[in-house]
This record gives sequence, C-alpha cells and structure tokens, in this order.
Amino acid sequence: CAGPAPAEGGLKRCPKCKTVRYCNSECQNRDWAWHKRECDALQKWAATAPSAEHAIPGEAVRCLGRILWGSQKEGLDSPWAQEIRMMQSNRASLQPSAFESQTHLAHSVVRYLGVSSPQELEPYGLRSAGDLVDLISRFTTNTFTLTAPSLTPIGICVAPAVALANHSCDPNAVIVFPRSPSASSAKEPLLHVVALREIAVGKEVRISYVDTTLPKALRQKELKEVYSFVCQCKLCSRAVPADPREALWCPKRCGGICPYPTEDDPLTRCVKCNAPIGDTDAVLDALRVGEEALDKATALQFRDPAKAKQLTSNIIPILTSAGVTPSSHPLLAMTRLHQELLIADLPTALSQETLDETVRTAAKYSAGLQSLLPKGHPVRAVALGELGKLLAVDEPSPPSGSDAAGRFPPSGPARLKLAYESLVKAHEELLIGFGKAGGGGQLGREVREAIVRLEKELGVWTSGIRNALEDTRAARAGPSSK
Ligand SMILES: C[S@@+](CC[C@H](N)C(=O)[O-])C[C@H]1O[C@@H](n2cnc3c(N)ncnc32)[C@H](O)[C@@H]1O
Repeated sequence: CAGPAPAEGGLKRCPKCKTVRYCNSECQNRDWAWHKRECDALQKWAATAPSAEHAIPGEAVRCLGRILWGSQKEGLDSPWAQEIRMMQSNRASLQPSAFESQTHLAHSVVRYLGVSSPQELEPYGLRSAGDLVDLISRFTTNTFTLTAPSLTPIGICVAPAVALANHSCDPNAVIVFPRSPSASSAKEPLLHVVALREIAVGKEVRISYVDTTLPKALRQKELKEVYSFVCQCKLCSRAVPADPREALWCPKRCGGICPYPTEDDPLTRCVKCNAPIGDTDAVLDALRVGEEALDKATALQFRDPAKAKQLTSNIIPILTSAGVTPSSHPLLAMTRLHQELLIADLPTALSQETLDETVRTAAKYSAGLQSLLPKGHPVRAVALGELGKLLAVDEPSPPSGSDAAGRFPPSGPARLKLAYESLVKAHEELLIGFGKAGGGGQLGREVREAIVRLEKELGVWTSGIRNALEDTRAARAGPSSK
C-alpha cells in the first residue's frame, strides 16, 4: 500500500520470503493473490544469489514479475493485461546506450520467472524473446517513480492510462502520490494528476519525465536515452540570453547573470550590464570538479555518508566562489544532497551549529528552486516546507547579544516568525502541487498542524514580550502608575 510503517513494531516481513514487508495482516492478506508467485520466486532467487548483497532482485525485475504474474492472474485478454500491452514500446528506436541495461534486465527477468527457454514464456503472453524485449521497453518508457509524500522515491508505479501523457520540460501538470486523509489504502487512488495552472479545454495535458531543474543538455540526454525522442518543448527550443540552470553571477555584482562559458565559447558576459567574466578557465575547472564530485557524493550517500558529506562540504564553496548561482547545475543538486546528508545526521548530532548550517543549506536550496519552478510545483513546495520545519526545530543553544546580531538564521522569536512565514508559504504551494481536495496531501496536513502549533508558540512569545515591555514601562513609571 506504500503507506508509512506503523509507529509501533514497524513493518512485518512475510515469514516465507522474508523480503516483502507489510504494515499489518490485512495489508498482507490483500496482497497474497499478487505475492504468492512472487514469494516462491524471491526464495529461489535468494537461494541461488552469489552474495547476500544480491539476495533480492532489483525493483524493475520485481515489478516486471508482478506484471507478468498479474497478466496470468487477471487473464491474458483481461482489460488489465490489454492496457499493459497497449502502452507504447520504443523497441524499434532503442538507443545503443540503453541496449546493455535492457538486455541485462531481460536476463534477470527470465531468471526470476525461473524459465529456461523462450517457449516457457508463452503462458505469460510472450511468444518470443522479442516480445519480452517489447515488454521491457514498454516498462521503461511508461512507468512512474512512486514517491513518499516527501517526494523520496520508494518504488515503481504502473498506470497505463496516465502514461498516455506526453512530456514537456515546462509541464502544466504533475504526477504525485499525496496520500489522502480518509480512504483506506486499499481504496485510495494513490496516483494523482494535478494541474499546475489552468489548462484550457482541448489543450494537451503534459507532465515532465525528467528533473526540470537540470540544464537542457542533461534533460535532452535522458529523454533520448530512456524515452527515444528529442524534446522540442518551449524550454528546449526558446533561445534565452542566460538559463538560470547554468549561470554565473555578474562579476560586477549588478544583480544580472552570465551564461556558463564553454570550451568552444569561453567569452561570457553579464546579460544586464555586459561585464565580462575574467578567469573562465577557473570557472570551467570548478564546474568539472563539481560535476565529478556530485556523481561521487551521490554514489556514496548511503554507503559512506560521512565521505559524501565531506565532498559536498568541500565542493559547495568552490562552486560558490566561482560565481555559480544557487539555481545552477551542479550547485543546486549539490546543495540538495548536502541538505539531505545534514538532515540524516541531525538526530545524532544536534548542535546549534549543525542545525544552523542545515537551515542555511535548506534556504539556499529553496531559493535556487524559486527561479526554476513555478509556484506550487511539488518539489518547490516540499523544499519550502522542509525549510519551515527546520526553522521551527527548538534551538539547542541559541546565541545571545552581539553573537546573535545580523546572523542567518536568526534566533528566538525572529526565527520562529521566519519558520511561520515559510510554513504558510509552503502550505499555500502544497495545496497547489498536491491538490486542494486532500489538504495538500499528507505533507500539507502536517505543515498545517505545524502552523497551528507555531501560532500558539508565537502568541506566547508575543504576549511574553508585551508583558515584559509593559513591566519595564511600569517599572520606569514607578509604583503609583500600576
Ligand atoms: C509515456 S509515453 C507517452 C504516451 C505515448 N505518446 C502514447 O501515445 O502512448 C512516452 C513516449 O511518448 C513519446 N513522447 C512523449 N512526449 C513526447 C514529446 N514531447 N515529444 C515527442 N515524443 C514524445 C515518446 O516516444 C516517449 O517515449
């Protein structure tokens, strides 16, 4: 059901395969018709795995297994199986770069199903190895990443009707999994298509298949490799003086930006005041180092988070001093990763210093997103919510007097006020990005509760300050004025 783990006892493992986990026995019983065949396959896979690290097949293999057993369960001619068959396959235009990964996936699926010849695929409606390649192409072209309300990826979602939506790098709609407050998880339509702006009758609903904070070249690369097309949306075809995804601050600090220099075209100027960037080699070096470090730190995030954090801590200042703007790649992605690493550390290493660094990082990330994504985009809304929540965390040792002056984040009531303002803005955007009907999804409802709590706290602060001021005034005026 993709719901959260119960607070008490956590998720329970299937006693047979010891792999799939459920929140309770009702959830487990509901899934049994789907899990039965999967359970055997998972046990066999684990028994023949070369190492503990490979004891569970990847999520694409497991999802394809469910699709194939599901087609048998529902019937090969059932609407369910037909919808899957009717999804678009890009087998004929498969990119050489995707060939190896899709072949590997096909071999893994065959092993997972336990079949040893193409004939044995027939009960699944696959008459040849080519049909399996087609299915894998449909799968990679049409599936969605299933996310938690915080947008953390938690799995794969197959929804053939929604997969009919084409792509734009400036989409008018988004796919979200907001988690509704009422319906039981069995009935809940997990996936929602939410309009980001008014969509006129007859106008095409377009979603984005890729991260739209990435620069054009990286978006185009992924769209070509995974989805086999060249994007010609407005954002890809419109010539702009400087894209905020790849920009430097004006060297004269006039507030304008300069496009990134390239090896072929090193001369770059501020689009506002025309000031040229001096040392373009240093900028190119910083960008190259930043790109490599981002790949390395992303790969290390869960394996060796301390090393990943060391990388992000070292490289962010290099990119910043090269003049890279907070919305630009790879600084934006690096800031986001740094924020995730800091948040993961907070429960064990909560100090004023680490909390303040986390707030500053979250503020930079959120500011970077403001110039790239429209108001109400779920990514922007979640980032603002995270910033607000971080600002609302109790300060372990707030600085006082001159130590506190002019610092960001501020301390005491000023910090709470900022938390309140960020959460109010986040709530407004969550209602857009996750839908008003469910109160902006689970996150929208949590943020709403945090706002109410802060209102009370701020009320106490305000009345506390008011009382203190009145006491001071009264003390100055002397006893008779009381
Ligand atoms: C998830 S499917 C979208 C639905 C598909 N157009 C259909 O009719 O079933 C993704 C595929 O649609 C095509 N597509 C989606 N957006 C496109 C776009 N903006 N330009 C060109 N082709 C696009 C590509 O072939 C891509 O691999």
